[in-house]
Amino acid sequence: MAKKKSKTTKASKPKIKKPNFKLSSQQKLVLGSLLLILGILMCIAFISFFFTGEADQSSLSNFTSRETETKNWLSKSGAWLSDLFIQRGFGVASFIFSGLLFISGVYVLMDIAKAKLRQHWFWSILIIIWLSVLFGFFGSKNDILGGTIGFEINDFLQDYIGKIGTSLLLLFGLITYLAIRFKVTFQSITKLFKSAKKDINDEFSQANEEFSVPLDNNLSEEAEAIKTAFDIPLKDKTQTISEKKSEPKAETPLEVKVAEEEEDIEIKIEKNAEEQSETDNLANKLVEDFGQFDPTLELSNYQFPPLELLKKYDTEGITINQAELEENKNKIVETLSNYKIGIASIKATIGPTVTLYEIVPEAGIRISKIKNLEDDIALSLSALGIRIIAPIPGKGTIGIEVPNKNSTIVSMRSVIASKKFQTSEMQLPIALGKTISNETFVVDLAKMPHLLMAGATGQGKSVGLNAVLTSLLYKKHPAEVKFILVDPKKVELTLFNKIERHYLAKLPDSEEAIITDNTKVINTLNSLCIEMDNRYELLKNALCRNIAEYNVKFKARKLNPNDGHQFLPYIVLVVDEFADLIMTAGKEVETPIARLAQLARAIGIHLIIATQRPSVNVITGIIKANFPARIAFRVTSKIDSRTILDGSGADQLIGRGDMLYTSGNDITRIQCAFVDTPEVEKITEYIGSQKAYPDAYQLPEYFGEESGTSLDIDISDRDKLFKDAAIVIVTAQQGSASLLQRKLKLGYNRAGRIIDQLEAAGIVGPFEGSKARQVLIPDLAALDQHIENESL
Ligand SMILES: Nc1ncnc2c1ncn2[C@@H]1O[C@H](COP(=O)(O)OP(=O)(O)OP(=O)(O)O)[C@@H](O)[C@H]1O
Repeated sequence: MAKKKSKTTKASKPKIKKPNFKLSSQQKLVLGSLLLILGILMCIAFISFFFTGEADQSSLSNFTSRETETKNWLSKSGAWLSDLFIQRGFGVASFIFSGLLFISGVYVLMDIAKAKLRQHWFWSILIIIWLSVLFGFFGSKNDILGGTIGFEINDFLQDYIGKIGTSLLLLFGLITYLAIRFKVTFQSITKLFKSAKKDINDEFSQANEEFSVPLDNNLSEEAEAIKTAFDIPLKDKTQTISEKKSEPKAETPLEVKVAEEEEDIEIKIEKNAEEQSETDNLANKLVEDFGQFDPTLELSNYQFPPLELLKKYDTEGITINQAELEENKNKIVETLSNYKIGIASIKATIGPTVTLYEIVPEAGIRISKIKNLEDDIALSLSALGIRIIAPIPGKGTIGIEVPNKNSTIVSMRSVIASKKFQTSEMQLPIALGKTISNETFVVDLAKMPHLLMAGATGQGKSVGLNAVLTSLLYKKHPAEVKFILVDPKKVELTLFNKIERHYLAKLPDSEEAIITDNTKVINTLNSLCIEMDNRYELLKNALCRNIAEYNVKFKARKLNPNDGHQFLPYIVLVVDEFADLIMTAGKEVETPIARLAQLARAIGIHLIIATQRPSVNVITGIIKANFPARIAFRVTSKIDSRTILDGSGADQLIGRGDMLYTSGNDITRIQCAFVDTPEVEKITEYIGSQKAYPDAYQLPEYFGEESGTSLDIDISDRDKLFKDAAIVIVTAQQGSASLLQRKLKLGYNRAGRIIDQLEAAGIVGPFEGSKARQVLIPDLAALDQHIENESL
């Protein structure tokens, strides 16, 4: 049975407690009423200031003395407060402060969302400043209106932009406020004007209509007199009205009118706030109270390794050897002309190890002709590692890559320090090295999603693997990524032992985190498959399509840890010497690897497999099909190159980190970044010396066929919590160790042992892969009976 990792409980219980600012209901009552009263008192003091302010002016200087008399209705404090806010502050606009205090009191008392209150404060303070400047502008004689602040701001503004500028600035402030706060737009204003105009017109015509009825029918003498006086206009209007009234009956005008009205009608789109589900509300509240979930919290003081740990090389930086360039160019032109191939133009791009000569052949030359001359050109240039790219994809040229006489080392430091890597937003960024045009080459392992690496011995595979791991160590927090390292050679990856409790994942109860034994590899791969199934289950329950979405949702506290949800780190499985593994374990390794390669991309498990022998019995069709991203260091034969790259080229490389990278389509030549063993040692030591998790990341337990559990556990050896555990399991009708871990607060191993004892006692069924075990006892009464029978 897939037992849950002990991390489940760790993740849900962050050790550092956040200060809790939540108020009890009583505290809310006290604070709310205090704010209400303060608001009212402030308002009283301010009103009183208008009557008593002048009289109190003199007493303010002696404010602290008890003898001093003030007229303010709130005595000394009132006089002082209103002088501070109105006279020396914002003038009349200060009344808004009292309003704000009052509203805050109401909010606290009624426990209304704090976010709204914050908004009120923000906008009100802006209004206060705007009003004080406005009053300062118009009432510069009376400093109570705008207060000292309003006066001073006005003074300042008028010195620089004059009266007109200040008034326009005020107008701009008003427009900005209305636009942002009330979503006022130019269209809505014009519409308002239009409808107002229409209303006035309607009212006016209605009034006329009322008049026109008696005028047209029984004309009294008075009316007759009025009619005579206003004959023309009244008649006109009556006519228009009666025309208008008859319009709906007449067909043509009706059509016209409808058309006119249609033009006027604007569609008002009302944006409905999206309905929030109950969980959303709860999540929002949790996020508001505690902030987003931070997976790095447990190691919040973790420091990423500094750049200084990586070595700087003197031979870095490309030096242009003009004579060499000229010589190579001449040789290329000469060789091609020997075969009657004319060149229209030639251009050189100097990379760290090779220089690319881009040739535009003369019209009418067949590309295949140049391609066939690869060996001849290599011979005439007397250089190893010439590669001809005909044509260069995306360009109308032919490329000839010629190794430089003095190659430069691409240091890990330079690629890690590059802007491209530092600012990359990728999920698992890897700085592989530099391209031929000397650009740092950064790829996302999460997108690859698995990587196959091949190369003959001594060509730079181990350095390449170290470069991949170093990139991830420089970019990802221990909470975000975990490595499973398989190293049959037992020497290449041992340095990473030091970061076991930070970055490595291992099987429970295994001593070494770095796997060197082939049988353990099989267990680990199968365990990884269980982890994959578990993760898919979590994703399914969370309605997420991939790990990134899932983690975002978990961070937003929309997933409940009590339902088994937890922050999921990426898992990167690195296998050095895959050929050795396939030779010794064959199908047993191939099947889980193929399964993982096919399915694991969405749930954040990525595989990096390196092999010396890229032959077809090692890199089988099924593996190849699922590893679109491949790196080829120098290989010894064209056939090997074909196996790994589906094309030649890798046999033409010059070694020492010279490699070809493909992610399915085009092939890029890259000089792999060089990271030496002492550098890796320094980095792992730096990380290893910091506070770590109590243990390496625990993978689910996997029991191989031969490693069945012994079921004859002695009753007297049972755990003290055996009975409690049985009750938990029978009540929940779910035979899972993680349930025991949660309910009884047990460690992973102990919960696992108890489950074994429950199986031996016939309470739960046998291990069923990723599913929970079956519970064989239906209820608590049957459990009591069962245990009693057992002890007889
Ligand atoms: N990117 C590089 N830049 C410069 N030199 C390199 C680079 N990569 C490897 N080398 C040189 O090649 C040597 C062998 O590299 P590496 O140990 O990575 O080979 P390998 O392919 O892992 O060999 P094996 O399969 O035998 O372990 C290194 O010690 C180093 O001197």
